[in-house]
Amino acid sequence: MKSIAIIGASGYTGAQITSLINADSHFSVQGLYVSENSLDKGRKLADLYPTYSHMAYTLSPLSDEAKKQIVAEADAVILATEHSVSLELAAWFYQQGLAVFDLSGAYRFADVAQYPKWYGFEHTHPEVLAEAVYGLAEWNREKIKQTRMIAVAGCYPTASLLALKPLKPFLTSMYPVINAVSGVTGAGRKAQLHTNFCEVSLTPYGVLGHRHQPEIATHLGQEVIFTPHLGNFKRGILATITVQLKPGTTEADVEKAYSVYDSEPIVTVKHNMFPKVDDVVHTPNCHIGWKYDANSGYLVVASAIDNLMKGAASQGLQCMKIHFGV
Ligand SMILES: NC(=O)C1=CN([C@@H]2O[C@H](COP(=O)(O)OP(=O)(O)OC[C@H]3O[C@@H](n4cnc5c(N)ncnc54)[C@H](OP(=O)(O)O)[C@@H]3O)[C@@H](O)[C@H]2O)C=CC1
Ligand SMILES: CC(=O)N[C@@H](CCC(=O)OP(=O)(O)O)C(=O)O
Repeated sequence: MKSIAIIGASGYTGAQITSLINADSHFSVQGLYVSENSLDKGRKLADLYPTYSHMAYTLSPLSDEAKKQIVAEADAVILATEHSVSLELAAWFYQQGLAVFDLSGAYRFADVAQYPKWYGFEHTHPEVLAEAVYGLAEWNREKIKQTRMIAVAGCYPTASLLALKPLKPFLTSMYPVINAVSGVTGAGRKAQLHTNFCEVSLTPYGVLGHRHQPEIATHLGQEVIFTPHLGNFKRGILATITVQLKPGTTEADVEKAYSVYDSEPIVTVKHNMFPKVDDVVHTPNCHIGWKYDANSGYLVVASAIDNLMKGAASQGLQCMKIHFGV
């Protein structure tokens, strides 16, 4: 059984992955951690999230002492922390010999030049970044097995890339256009005005400037137009993507391309039927639906996931299982 420390465990993705690890016989929880000055240190996770009343874990401050204990006792750490926090913690734990599963974006680009532009910091650990593998589980299994530094894919990129990657041989120079809507948990648990109940109303944001645009483009190998929207629901992402395919591409070609998921239990693909967010929330699943007009060459594909599950926690667990071979 592998022992796992969860850092940022009081947040939405941290609490979610704690519940998944708690329920998995291959893993045990070494400890749950928050920042040293956290208002939640010493509190029980179940006091923050009564839905987890079956778990007795307490949130500990991530002191230097706690870090040493993690190194002595754990096989891996999950970082459910913001990008700049993960940047430093991932490098430190990696250098101590632990496997690191980072839910943030701090290690998702191989190119250090991307970080100042999209994350507002210089990447201070290029040597660890060089070891990092993108944790899009269905597409990167072999590499996830081979490295101890896994940058779990982002939420919108997971929904978008699972829909688009099978189509790569048929894409033209025209950019796929991705319109995606996320539930409010995508913005994390901390209080912010724009995620207040009274403020939330369906609207685009980050237009032509969201950090997930280059993440999708990098891991697809093709530029895209990406427009995220904030929806007035708690969990889930629906990405609806319009793309023009190469002249001569047939419906059978598309069918065959998506058959890559026939052996993947988590990804379900339907032709002429479209997914609903409610069918995937609280599950690790991705539901994809597509329709193609061979005359115009236009294909519309929609992809639904739970942002906290396949978009973060359950994909993190999937990567852990691949890495540890369980
Ligand atoms: N929400 C989502 O749908 C998704 C989120 N992600 C990524 O996952 C990460 C976590 O996101 P989310 O769960 O939403 O964030 P939250 O804001 O909900 O939680 C952040 C957690 O980090 C803790 N924390 C903050 N600073 C430190 C520190 N210095 N040391 C240890 N713990 C710290 C917080 O506790 P405290 O401040 O009390 O210490 C809290 O437990 C982010 O990088 C995010 O981008 C990825 C995919 C989807
Ligand atoms: C609704 C909302 O605000 N969503 C977040 C994306 C979720 C997230 O935390 O992004 P990562 O997957 O890159 O970690 C945003 O747009 O920044």
